[in-house]
Amino acid sequence: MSLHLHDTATRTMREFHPRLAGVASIYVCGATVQGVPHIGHVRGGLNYDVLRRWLVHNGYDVRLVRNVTDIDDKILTKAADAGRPWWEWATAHERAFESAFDRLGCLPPSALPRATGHITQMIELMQRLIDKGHAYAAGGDVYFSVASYAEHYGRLSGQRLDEVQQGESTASGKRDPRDFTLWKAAKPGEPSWPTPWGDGRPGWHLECSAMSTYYLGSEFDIHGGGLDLVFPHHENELAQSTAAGDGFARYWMHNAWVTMSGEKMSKSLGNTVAIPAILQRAAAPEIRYYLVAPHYRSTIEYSEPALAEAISAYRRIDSFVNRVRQRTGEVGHGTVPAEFAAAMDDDLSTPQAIAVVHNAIRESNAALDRGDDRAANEAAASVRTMTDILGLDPLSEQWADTRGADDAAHHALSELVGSMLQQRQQARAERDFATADAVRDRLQACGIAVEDTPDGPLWTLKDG
Ligand SMILES: Nc1ncnc2c1ncn2[C@@H]1O[C@H](COP(=O)(O)OP(=O)(O)OP(=O)(O)O)[C@@H](O)[C@H]1O
Ligand SMILES: [Zn+2]
Repeated sequence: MSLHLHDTATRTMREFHPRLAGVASIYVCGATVQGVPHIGHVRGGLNYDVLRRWLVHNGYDVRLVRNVTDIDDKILTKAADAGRPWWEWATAHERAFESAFDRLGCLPPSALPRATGHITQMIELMQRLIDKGHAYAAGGDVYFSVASYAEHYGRLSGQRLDEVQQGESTASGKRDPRDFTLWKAAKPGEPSWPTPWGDGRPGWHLECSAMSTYYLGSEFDIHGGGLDLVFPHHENELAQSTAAGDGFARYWMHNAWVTMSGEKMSKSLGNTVAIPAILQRAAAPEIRYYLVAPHYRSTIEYSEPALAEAISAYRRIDSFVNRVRQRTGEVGHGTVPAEFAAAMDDDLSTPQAIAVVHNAIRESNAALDRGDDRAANEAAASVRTMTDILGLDPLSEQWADTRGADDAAHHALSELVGSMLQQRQQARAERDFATADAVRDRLQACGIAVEDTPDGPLWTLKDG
């Protein structure tokens, strides 16, 4: 079997044939960097990272572009509410997203383009659309004319033309309620960039068309994003790019949502589990396991028991690999069983793929029990390779780095604070309270609180 992917545009499973032999180009819609990421935000990034790793394992040269929407109404409003410049707000939250992706073991994208850095490409695309009669300027805005492309519009989402109504009404000079905004005229006090049609800022849909084709070419392989993006975002991207004459995406993939109480996890609803908060409760690979073990097209309804189950399932893999390493020496990389490959080729069926991992662990544990170290080591090597494809290899450098650094730093801190507290105890015993207080003040200044208890002094890191 070869790789088959579910294509949203045709609603069928299609065999993957790249445009260029041996190369796979992927564009993923990234975040609007308006706040701290939650687990729903990263689900897509993790899924496309698994896709990328599977393609790389199969010998592809993968180019994966994930964008950053760094200008948007929500960014402007939130920055203004916080009294901060919009660009600082966007930059801070871009960092929060990238740090989340790094911590969760996503390979860095081949390019991470920001919308504000690609205005030239957006102007060029609008010009092509205007020249072909698919777009018009009105009062400083630029709109895409849906009627001019009626026979193709709706082919991704199945949206019927007579049901489409987008954005504001026609007050602004828009000719038809179905038309969508490519470019927004500048408003006083808001950031803007010059264009032949006046100063303004980009509409969201335009950004992704301009950035994807700039990096990946006028036709590329896979376009991915969350299910909420099918309409209008991806329908509009497809319309404007193909109307301009680009081949655009050949396969469309959409990951399902993370929900809470049955509703999409979303900042506006307030039902979110933020990445920094969940990282306090579970290790990064455990969270990754929780988010990649279910099939990407099924909903993950967040629940504590499901998270706990994922944590213990991941720990079984982790402790198995470490147990084999202790017993039999270094564990390298091994072969991928045919069932694992078949599952991954079947639209990235991670639940089946992970079942193969757990079966291999059971068999290998049996080998360990009967003293067949060689069989156990081979099985563990195979488990490492399979889990590496899912970004979950317990022995991967990516976890060792953070874990090792954290452990080493914690150890060093404990030693240093411990010796300072001993000095303080000594000073107190000698009734040298000035020195004792100076030590405590020094620790305090470093963000370390000291509490005296009947069992001796206890130290903690102060919040913030
Ligand atoms: N709950 C979720 N489950 C899965 N994917 C999600 C979820 N929320 C957002 N996404 C995806 O994250 C990516 C970035 O989305 P975006 O920044 O537009 O967030 P959003 O949908 O406005 O969410 P929020 O309202 O929480 O900020 C998109 O691909 C989107 O589909
Ligand atoms: Zn997009």
